Amino acid sequence: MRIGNGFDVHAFGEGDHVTLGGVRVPHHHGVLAHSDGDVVIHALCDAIFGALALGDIGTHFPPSDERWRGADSRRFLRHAAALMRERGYRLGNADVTVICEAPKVGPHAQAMRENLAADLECGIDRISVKATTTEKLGFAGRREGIAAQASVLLERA
Ligand SMILES: Nc1ccn([C@@H]2O[C@H](COP(=O)(O)O)[C@@H](O)[C@H]2O)c(=O)n1
Ligand SMILES: C[C@@]1(CO)OP(=O)(O)OP(=O)(O)OC[C@H]1O
Repeated sequence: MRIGNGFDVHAFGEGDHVTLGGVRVPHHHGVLAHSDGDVVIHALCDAIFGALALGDIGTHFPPSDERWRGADSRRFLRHAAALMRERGYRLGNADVTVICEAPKVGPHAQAMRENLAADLECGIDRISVKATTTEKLGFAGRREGIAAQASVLLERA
């Protein structure tokens, strides 16, 4: 078995939605990012890359590379999943926490889990997405940005 963790932050900027776990969540801000800025998927990718000791998301998808401008982050997750399978592992489980005052994540968590399970080719019961505020403390509490952290356990396939 292998364990991994990931963490990602994006600042809020102009826009009318944030993309979380591949779901378009209406919001009065977007995020500043090279790709679609999906913190759920970025944290999850980093957890998988970490579990495999294969660097991090920037190693595989450099922010200097124009190919990833505005990219759908689900593409990054499918790449991480393919590397996981190539190395003889499958997802045991993944647990993601989104950290922000807003938007509310709960109403979208099920749709996110469905996307993540599809990209990781596993049952939805292996994927958890939850959320917390920081009780108005820190950058998330000041509504300056959004963060996510992820843990994964990989099992031998
Ligand atoms: N962006 C968020 C933040 C929180 N939730 C849900 O609300 C619950 C209470 O959050 P606290 O930070 O006050 O503990 C939390 O457990 C989530 O269920 C959310 O959906 N979206
Ligand atoms: C995802 C990448 C893709 O170029 O860019 P960003 O969307 O800015 O996201 P970040 O979480 O900073 O990770 C770095 C990059 O790999």
